[in-house]
Amino acid sequence: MAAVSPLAIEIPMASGSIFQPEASTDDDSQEHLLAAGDIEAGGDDAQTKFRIRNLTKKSDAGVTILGGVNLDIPKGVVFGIIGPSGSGKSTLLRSLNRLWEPPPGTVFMDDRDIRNLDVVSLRRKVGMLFQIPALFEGTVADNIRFGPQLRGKKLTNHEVHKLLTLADLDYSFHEKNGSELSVGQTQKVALARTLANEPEVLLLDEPTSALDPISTQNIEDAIVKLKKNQGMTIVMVSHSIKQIQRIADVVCLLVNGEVAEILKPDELSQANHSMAQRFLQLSS
Ligand SMILES: Nc1ncnc2c1ncn2[C@@H]1O[C@H](COP(=O)(O)OP(=O)(O)OP(=O)(O)O)[C@@H](O)[C@H]1O
Repeated sequence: MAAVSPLAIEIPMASGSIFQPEASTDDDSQEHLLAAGDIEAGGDDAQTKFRIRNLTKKSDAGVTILGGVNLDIPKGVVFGIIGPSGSGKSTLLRSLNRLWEPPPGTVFMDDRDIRNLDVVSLRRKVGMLFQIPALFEGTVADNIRFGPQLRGKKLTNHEVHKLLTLADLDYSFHEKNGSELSVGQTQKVALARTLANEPEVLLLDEPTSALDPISTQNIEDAIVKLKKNQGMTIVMVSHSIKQIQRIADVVCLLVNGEVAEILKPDELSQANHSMAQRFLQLSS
């Protein structure tokens, strides 16, 4: 079981939720959970969006990649995940939309085991933006329209325009081809394309690593707006402690596949775990 922070406060269940919790909620795991009430959520009530219980992964060679992660991710917050290279951040992120299949009974969204959900609709609800994005063939507008089209919805030019603006791109980009774009512009188109599916959750794996400082700030602003205006839950892996401090509401520090600390961004310097302290000192 993961080492965890003493900063544990239980997150209240969604009021009026029609779902009964399927996860085991042993006292041991509950004690590590951060107070939802302490977090500035975009929605009305702080509720748990993801409940992760004893999430474990070993490599084929038997090396532990995730060592029994227990975590509650509140709804409507920016949840940052930081930690040294190879600590399992991306693996944890990818478990949330089954890009890596977590074992049954380990990852729950809105109190439902995600292994019991239709994977296509799960991935529509839980959109993901990769560090190195890839666009489909066709124009930027084609890319943005792709997801909704699969569900029989044709986005209007106005809707495409709005999505481009949200992703910090001028409307003139809609006619461009993917091959004409820089990596940073491609990343923004990928964000617009993900948002076109109207996800409830956005998974971001180092989303601004290819962007210049101004674009980074614009994307960070967009992320905060998505949380505030739409109550979106955003789970973001970042190597930038400063970025986490700018936009995250709560930070999970992952070390060697285990949750070392769960802290508010302004409390990062108070991390107890020795490896976490060293990582933070060297990163700042
Ligand atoms: N399918 C796999 N088979 C074997 N090893 C794997 C597999 N997936 C991940 N790993 C290993 O698990 C560890 C965690 O990988 P992961 O990409 O989740 O870490 P990370 O914290 O995101 O790293 P980084 O910050 O460098 O991106 C790494 O040592 C990686 O090599």
